[in-house]
Amino acid sequence: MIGLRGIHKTYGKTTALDGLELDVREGEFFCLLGPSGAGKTTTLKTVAGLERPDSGTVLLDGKDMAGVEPYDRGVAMCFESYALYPHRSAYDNLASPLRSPRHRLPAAEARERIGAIAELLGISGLLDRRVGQLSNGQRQRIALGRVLVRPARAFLLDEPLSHLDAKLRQQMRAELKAIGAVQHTTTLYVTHDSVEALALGDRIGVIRDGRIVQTGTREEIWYRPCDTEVARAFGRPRINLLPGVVTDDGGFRTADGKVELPLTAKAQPGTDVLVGLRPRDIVLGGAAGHELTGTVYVTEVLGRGVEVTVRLGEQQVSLVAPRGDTTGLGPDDPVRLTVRPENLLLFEADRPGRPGRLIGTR
Ligand SMILES: Nc1ncnc2c1ncn2[C@@H]1O[C@H](COP(=O)(O)OP(=O)(O)OP(=O)(O)O)[C@@H](O)[C@H]1O
Repeated sequence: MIGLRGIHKTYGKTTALDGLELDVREGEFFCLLGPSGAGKTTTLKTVAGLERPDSGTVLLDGKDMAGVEPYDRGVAMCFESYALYPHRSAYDNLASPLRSPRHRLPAAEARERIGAIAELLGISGLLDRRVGQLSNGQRQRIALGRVLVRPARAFLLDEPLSHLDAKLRQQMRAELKAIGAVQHTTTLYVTHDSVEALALGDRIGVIRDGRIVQTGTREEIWYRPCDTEVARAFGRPRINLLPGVVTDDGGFRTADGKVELPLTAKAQPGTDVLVGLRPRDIVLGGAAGHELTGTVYVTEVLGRGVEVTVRLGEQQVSLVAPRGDTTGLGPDDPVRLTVRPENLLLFEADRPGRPGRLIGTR
């Protein structure tokens, strides 16, 4: 539905988009995830027609959008900086897109639409207030409402929940996908928050330095991250990445030999590698899987679980265990850990400016 082909965009000496390729399918909720400056906003503006690419093609429903003005593209974009009318009421701000000749709706129908969206976004009580008097979080919800009230063939949402407090953000995240308009409309949603991307995205595209480095479902991105940087972006506590080498029989060993894993790496013996172990995949004790032995370094309560950092020779790993399993555990206590072979990820070692790519095992 939305297709970006080889998009380049520079601002002076800064390259914002560097041959970006992206496909968002009809009706899909697609999350574009990346750090600040990766090119997320520029991508949205390019789709909306607010920025013209230096080269490359923007397709909407298969049609080349070159020369098509933003208001003729039929997409609705919500900016992180709200672009609202501060002196007008929240209701007027929501209603104004429906008054444009393009979307004009009968007054009763407009009222009904606005009422329904306001209800879902929890802003019904604010409709008579002037936007200038509202908090940032309230304004952000009005801005989101302003986008969702109007019929569009795609919604482009730029960090629409970023100014909400944690509790409200979590609640809105859950509700956003239940909104009928969102369910039925292709949505390209920008965020730098991997939890949000995992929660919302039917598919996720990871953007870095103006390029998409990986696209996939949350399972694909979680279980087969294309490189160490994508692996680090998802999951808290962060994935453990243990440096070592591929042994003669294709296994893994750390430099001090304190960690040995019988893998069958698809790499030459002697290759510098990183083994990725997610903290929730390492089990204290446990019966099945590869064994690791070490000593407790530190424990920290994380709400429902306990994060235990374990020294394995010169290296250390973090794991998250149910609180009951860590009772009485203290610094320097010996522990045995297990990790199931299918939960091991193997990467090339990182090089300056180039995160190690997933190697895989046989
Ligand atoms: N109008 C502009 N003039 C000059 N440089 C710009 C302009 N817009 C974006 N850039 C630069 O292009 C790059 C990509 O910016 P963009 O806003 O798309 O990133 P982003 O991923 O949305 O980041 P953030 O999460 O911080 O908004 C950045 O280096 C940014 O400084």
